[in-house]
Amino acid sequence: MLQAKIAPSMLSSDFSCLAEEAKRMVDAGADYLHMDVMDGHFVPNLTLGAPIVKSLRKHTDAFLDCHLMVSDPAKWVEDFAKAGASQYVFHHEAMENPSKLIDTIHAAGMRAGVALKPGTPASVVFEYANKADQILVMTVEPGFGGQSFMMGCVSKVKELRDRFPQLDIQVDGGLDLNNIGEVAAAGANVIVAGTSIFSSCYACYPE
Ligand SMILES: O=C(CO)[C@H](O)[C@H](O)COP(=O)(O)O
Repeated sequence: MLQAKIAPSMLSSDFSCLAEEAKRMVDAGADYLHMDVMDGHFVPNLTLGAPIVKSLRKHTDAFLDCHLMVSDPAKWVEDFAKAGASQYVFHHEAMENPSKLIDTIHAAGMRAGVALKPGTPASVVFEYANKADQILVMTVEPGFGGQSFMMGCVSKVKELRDRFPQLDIQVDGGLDLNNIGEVAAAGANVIVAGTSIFSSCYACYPE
């Protein structure tokens, strides 16, 4: 089994002190900082963009794992590369030619990842997964933190791990101590957790 990396989702942090929140997560052992980028169109929520990543980059050397839940992911590659993003993860469902976008992301100096909504089968990435650095299997419908984990998505992790033994497979959504064992056993090696990590670190969890 591959050693799992932990990626706290900064969506669950207190945005008014993002740099301190990031430091707190890194000091607690975070491997990545997961940045949820939502455009209010691909998903029904609006969060952050490249200017926030750029500001945070001035305060941390951490691996900034940017998950683009946006309708036009090709449009923002350069901005995120300039902002200091380490990895650029876009949705298969948003692209007609995902393979080409992987090349563009690599040329911009970032790692490239491809995300799948719960309803999208793993087989859609089989053709080009070897070019990607990571496949992200969403275990909630993208758009909001704090949702319940969808156990039905775990079989996709196993399917991908069986075909691509060396690939990073990330899971995101509703992860906590009740289900992390299950996804790790299926082959996930990058675990995103928002609500569970941040709520356990606050005496009083912010809204
Ligand atoms: O991508 C996301 C939402 O679309 C978040 O990263 C994800 O939901 C993590 O938060 P939680 O652990 O609270 O589910």
